[in-house]
Amino acid sequence: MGDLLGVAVLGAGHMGADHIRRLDGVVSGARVAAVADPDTDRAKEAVAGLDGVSVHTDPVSALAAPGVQAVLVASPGPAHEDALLAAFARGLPVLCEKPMVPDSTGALRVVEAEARLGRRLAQIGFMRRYDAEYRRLKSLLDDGGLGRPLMLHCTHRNVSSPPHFTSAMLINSSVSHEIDAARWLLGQELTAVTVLRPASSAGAPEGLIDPQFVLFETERGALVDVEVFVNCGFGYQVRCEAVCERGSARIGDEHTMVVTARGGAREEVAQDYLVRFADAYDREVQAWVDATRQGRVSGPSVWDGYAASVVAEAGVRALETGGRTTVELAPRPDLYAEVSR
Ligand SMILES: NC(=O)c1ccc[n+]([C@@H]2O[C@H](COP(=O)([O-])OP(=O)(O)OC[C@H]3O[C@@H](n4cnc5c(N)ncnc54)[C@H](O)[C@@H]3O)[C@@H](O)[C@H]2O)c1
Ligand SMILES: O[C@H]1[C@H](O)[C@@H](O)[C@H](O)[C@@H](O)[C@H]1O
Repeated sequence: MGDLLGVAVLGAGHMGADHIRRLDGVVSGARVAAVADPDTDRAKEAVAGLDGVSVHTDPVSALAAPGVQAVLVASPGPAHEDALLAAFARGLPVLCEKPMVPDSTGALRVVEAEARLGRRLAQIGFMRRYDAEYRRLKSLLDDGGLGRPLMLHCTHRNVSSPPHFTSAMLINSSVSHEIDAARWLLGQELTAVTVLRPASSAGAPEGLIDPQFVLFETERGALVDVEVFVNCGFGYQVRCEAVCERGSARIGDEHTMVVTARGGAREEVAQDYLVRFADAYDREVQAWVDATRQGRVSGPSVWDGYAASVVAEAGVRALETGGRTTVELAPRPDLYAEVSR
C-alpha cells in the first residue's frame, strides 16, 4: 500500500462511486484513502469491501486524513471551488470533475489561487480529451492535411436528465464538454455564443428548455454548433464532425455490436456516459495518477476550466436573452499555455 498514491474522493454519487471503483480496480498506482460525502450511507456503500478507507461527512477532514496525498473531486459543481481551494491550501494535487466551478467569478478565484502558488496542482475532468476517437480527430486536425477547420457540427444527447437538471445546466454542465473539446480541437478561444430554442420535447420535464441549439464563434472565424438534447429517450449519443477546407472527419457514429435476427438488424446504442466514455475515464484517471506520482500535472488546466465557465455563462445569458453574447476572458496568467494540449 505504501507505494500507492493515497486519494481522497470527495462526493460518492454517480461519478464518485465510479471513480472509486476505477481507482481501486482499474488504474494502477493508486488507492482510495478517504471518502467524503454528507450522505454517509452513500459514502460507506461506495467503499464497501475496500480496506483502509476513512469515511467523512466533511470534505476538509477527508483531506487531512492519514495517507491522503491527492484529491479527486466528484461533488456537485457548486462545491468544487471550496474543494479546490482547500486542496491548494494543503499543496495536494487534484483531479476535479467538470464543470470546474460553474460561476466564472468563482472559477477566476481558483485560477488566481493556483497562479499565486506558481505551479499547477489541478487537472480538470474534461475526459473527452482522453477518448480514442476524439484523439484521432485532434491528430488529424493538427496534421493539417484536411486544411483549416471551418466548422464543427456537434450532437450531445442524453437518454434523460437527473431531477435537479435546469435549462442552464444543458449549457454549463452538458455543453461544457463541447466548449472544452472545441477549444482543444481547434486550439482557439470561443468568442461569442447564440442559443436557439426549438419547441421543447414532450419528453422533457415541465419547464425544461430541451433541446437547445447552441452556436459558438471562435477567435479565428470558425463556427461550432451543438444540438444538446438531454431527454431524447433513445440513447447517449455524442458526435462531432469537423468540416475543413479540403475534407471532413466525423466521430461518434456508433461502432458497436450489430445483431441481426428475424429479417432485421439492430445496432446497440450506449445509454449512458459511463458506457460511452468508459475507456476515456480510465485513461484520464490513469494519466492523472501517473503524472501525480511523477510530481507532474498534465491535461486540461484550471485555465481551461475557467474559460469553459466564462463561455458557458455567456451561453446561459444568450439562452435567457435570445441574443448573441460575447465572451470576455480575464488576462491569462503566465502559468497557463494558451489552450492546454
Ligand atoms: N465527466 C463526466 O462525464 C461526468 C459525468 C457525470 C457527472 N460529472 C460531474 O461529476 C460531479 C458529480 O456528479 P454526479 O452525477 O456524481 O452527482 P451525484 O448527485 O450523483 O453525486 C454527488 C454526490 O456529492 C455529494 N456531495 C454534495 N455536496 C458535497 C460536498 N460539499 N462534498 C462532498 N460531497 C458532496 C452528494 O451527497 C452526492 O452523493 C459533477 O460535477 C458532475 O458535473 C461528470
Ligand atoms: O454531468 C453529465 C456529464 O458531464 C455527461 O458527460 C453529459 O453527457 C451530461 O449531459 C451531463 O449532465
